[in-house]
Amino acid sequence: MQESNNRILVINPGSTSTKIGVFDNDISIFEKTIRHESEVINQFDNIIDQYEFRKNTILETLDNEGINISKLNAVCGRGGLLRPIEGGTYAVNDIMLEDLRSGYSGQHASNLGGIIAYEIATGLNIPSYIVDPVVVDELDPVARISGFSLIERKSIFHALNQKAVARRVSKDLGKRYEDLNLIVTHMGGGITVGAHKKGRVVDVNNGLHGDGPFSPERAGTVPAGDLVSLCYSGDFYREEVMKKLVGQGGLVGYLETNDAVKVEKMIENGDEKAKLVYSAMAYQVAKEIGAASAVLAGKVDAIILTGGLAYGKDFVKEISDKINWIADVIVQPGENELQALAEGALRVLRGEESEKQYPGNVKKKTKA
Ligand SMILES: Nc1ncnc2c1ncn2[C@@H]1O[C@H](COP(=O)(O)OP(=O)(O)OP(=O)(O)O)[C@@H](O)[C@H]1O
Ligand SMILES: CCCC(=O)O
Repeated sequence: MQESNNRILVINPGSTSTKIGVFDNDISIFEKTIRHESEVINQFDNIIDQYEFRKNTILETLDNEGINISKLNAVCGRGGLLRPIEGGTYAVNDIMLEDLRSGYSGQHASNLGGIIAYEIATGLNIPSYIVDPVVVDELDPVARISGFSLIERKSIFHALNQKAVARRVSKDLGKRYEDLNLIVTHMGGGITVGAHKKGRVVDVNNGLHGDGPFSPERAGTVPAGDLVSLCYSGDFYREEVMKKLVGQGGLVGYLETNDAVKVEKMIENGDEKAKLVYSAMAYQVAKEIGAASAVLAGKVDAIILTGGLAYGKDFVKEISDKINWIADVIVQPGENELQALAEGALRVLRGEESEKQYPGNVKKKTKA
C-alpha cells in the first residue's frame, strides 16, 4: 500500500540566516538559506523581537516559490534554549512558547524556531513540533558534577545534528542507534563532543558557554583562576568578557577569522602562528574524544566527525591520527539539520515514535 504524503515545512533559524525546507515525507522538495544582513538583524534588541520579521520573510519566500502552505501537514522548527529535556520530537505547547519567548535558558536564534512553527501551524490547524533542541540533556548523574559545588555541568550541544548523524551511521552499519556506543564530534562555529551510550548522550561538553575544545568562535575551557583574575582586573565589562569567550574566542581571538578555509590558506602561505593555533584546535578536539572514550570505558563502536570543519582534510587527519586507535573514524562533513527536523516530525506523523510533551515526560501517541 502506498504511504500517504506528509508535507512538512521545517525552519532552522541561525544567527545570520534562516534555513527553511519543504519535505514530502523524507524527500526534500525545496530548501533555501535566507541570509539576513547584519544591519537588518542588528536593529532588533532581542532575538524574540525578530519574530515578526523572520516569520514574514519565510512566508514571502514560500509564496515567491509558489509553495502553497495550505497543503502542509505539519511545521517543525529547531528548538532553542529551553529547560533541559531528553532527546526526541516535542509538540509545541504553551509552556514551551513561554520559555522560548522569555529565553528561559538564554538567548539563541533557535528560540524562534518553535514559535514561528507554532504560529504558522496554528493558522492552518496542523501540528507543530521541535526536534532535539540544543538543551537535550541525557547526562549521567556523575557527568553533572563539575568539581565546584556552586556550578553544575550542563548539556548544551548540537543535539539535532549529532543525533541525526548517529542514527544515519548506525543504519549504515546495519545496527540500531540504541545498540551502539558512539563518539560524535560536531565541529562547526562551536565544537561539541558527545559520548552516545546506547542512544543516550551521557556526557558532552557545553559548547555554548565555555567547556571543551576551543572552536572557530569560542574559547572552550579556559584556566579558571586566570579567568577570575581577568574578570576582576577592572579592564573589562561582563559583556566584553562573555564576547571574548563566545563569538570572539577560539580562532577569532588568535587569528581574527572564524573561517577555517581562510586559516588553511594562511598556513599554506607559511603563517606559523596560524599553523600552531589550528593544530592546537585539532589537539584539543582529539583530547576531548579521548575523554569521551574513557566515559564509554573504551567500548566504542565508532567515532564520527561531522560539521563544517570536517571538510578540512588536514584538520581531520590531524585528529584521526591521534584517536584512530580507539575505534574506526567515520567522517560525515557538514550538517543536515533540515532533513533531521523533517525526519523527526515524520517519525511522529507515521506513528513510529510518540510526540513528547514539554517539559515533562508524559507521552501521547498521535497515530497507531
Ligand atoms: N571545505 C572546508 N574546509 C575546511 N573548513 C571548512 C570547509 N567548509 C567549511 N569549513 C569551516 O567550517 C566552519 C563552519 O562550520 P558550520 O557551517 O558547521 O558551522 P555553523 O553552522 O556556522 O555553526 P554550528 O555548526 O556551530 O551551529 C567554518 O570555520 C568554516 O570555515
Ligand atoms: C552548542 C549549541 C549550538 C550552537 O553552536 O549554537
